[in-house]
Amino acid sequence: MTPAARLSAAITILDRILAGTPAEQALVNWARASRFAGSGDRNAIRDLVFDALRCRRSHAALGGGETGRGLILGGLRAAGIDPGPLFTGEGHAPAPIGPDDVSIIPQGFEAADIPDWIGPQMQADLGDDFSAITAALRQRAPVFLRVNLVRGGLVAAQAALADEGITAEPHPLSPTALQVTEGARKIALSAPYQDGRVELQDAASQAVVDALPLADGMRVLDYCAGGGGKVLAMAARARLRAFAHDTNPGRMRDLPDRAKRAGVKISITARPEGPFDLVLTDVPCSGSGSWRRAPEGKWLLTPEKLQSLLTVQQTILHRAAALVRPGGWLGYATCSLLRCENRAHIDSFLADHPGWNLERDRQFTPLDGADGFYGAVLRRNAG
Ligand SMILES: C[S@@+](CC[C@H](N)C(=O)[O-])C[C@H]1O[C@@H](n2cnc3c(N)ncnc32)[C@H](O)[C@@H]1O
Repeated sequence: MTPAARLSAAITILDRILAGTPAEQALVNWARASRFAGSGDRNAIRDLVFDALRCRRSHAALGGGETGRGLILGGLRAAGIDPGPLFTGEGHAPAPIGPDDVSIIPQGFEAADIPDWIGPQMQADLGDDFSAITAALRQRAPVFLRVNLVRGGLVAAQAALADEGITAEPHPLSPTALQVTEGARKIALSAPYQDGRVELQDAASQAVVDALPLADGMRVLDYCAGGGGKVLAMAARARLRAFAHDTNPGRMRDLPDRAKRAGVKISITARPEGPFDLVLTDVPCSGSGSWRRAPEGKWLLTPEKLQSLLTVQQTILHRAAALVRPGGWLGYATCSLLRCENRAHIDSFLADHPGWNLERDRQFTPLDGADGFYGAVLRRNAG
């Protein structure tokens, strides 16, 4: 495909996404119907689509409107590329630039690619870092691997990846984190990934698990296990009796295979029975810390959805706390940058539960190099 034909394909896919089709599904549907497109074309089109979704507001302003065409045109203008030679209307190229393709310089939250309703709240929560963090959320996310220490060390994993043309460097956020600097698209088929020596996992997500006081023999529960990223990381840290629970058991469907590949044992439970030494609650959240990885979430979040997430988060925290033994720990995690989903919950939990203490918490932001995450470790009094 020519560069201009790739732009046309991205415009078509973005129009479907703007009409309500989830991005991944729109990309798959397009690829199935476009067998002529090679993997290089598909990857380039995917990048165009996700770049446009990350910068949806600012590119729409620069490109003449919130349409596939407007977003792609605005993206070229933002990058300082003259769209004229690409928008020729010849062959499979987009139609030539016309009077409707006006450009407006984005301002304020529009320029930051943040919805107006949440802009002031994020500004208050992030303070002086607001501009730098929102700028980072407009960029592509780095790719991180977690080295599974059950299967070998970090240096050996790095060498095995290098044998397959994948370059990865240690990252200061976690002793098990490798940041992939070259060859990210080869990971899924590489031997170290296939045989469980490495897993895809954000470095801040790994750091949240690193902060948990795990030790051999502990009975631990991941109360919101989802695909199992965190419980797998926990089970690789110590010889645990590890349990995984999720209100939507379908989300844990791949967990038995992933655990086998990683060489760890995880029991799936529909009705967790306490007491546990430690319970982790990686609660559903706004996803604001990972908006550069999953940019659709930024535009789909509404005040009502955020409010309902806050209620769910509080409920989970209370239920999970009841499963912790006296003297045991409760971990709370989100991939959110919003105080209301993070420290504010912990403060109100502590106010309601005098027998608990906050041992540590940390707000990670993209300025630390990975996704935005929040992690807190609470301890229940022994007596
Ligand atoms: C952020 S995801 C978990 C991601 C996972 N820990 C990982 O690292 O891959 C949150 C999960 O919480 C689950 N969930 C939502 N409401 C819940 C509830 N009331 N009780 C338990 N799990 C819940 C969702 O189904 C979702 O899988």
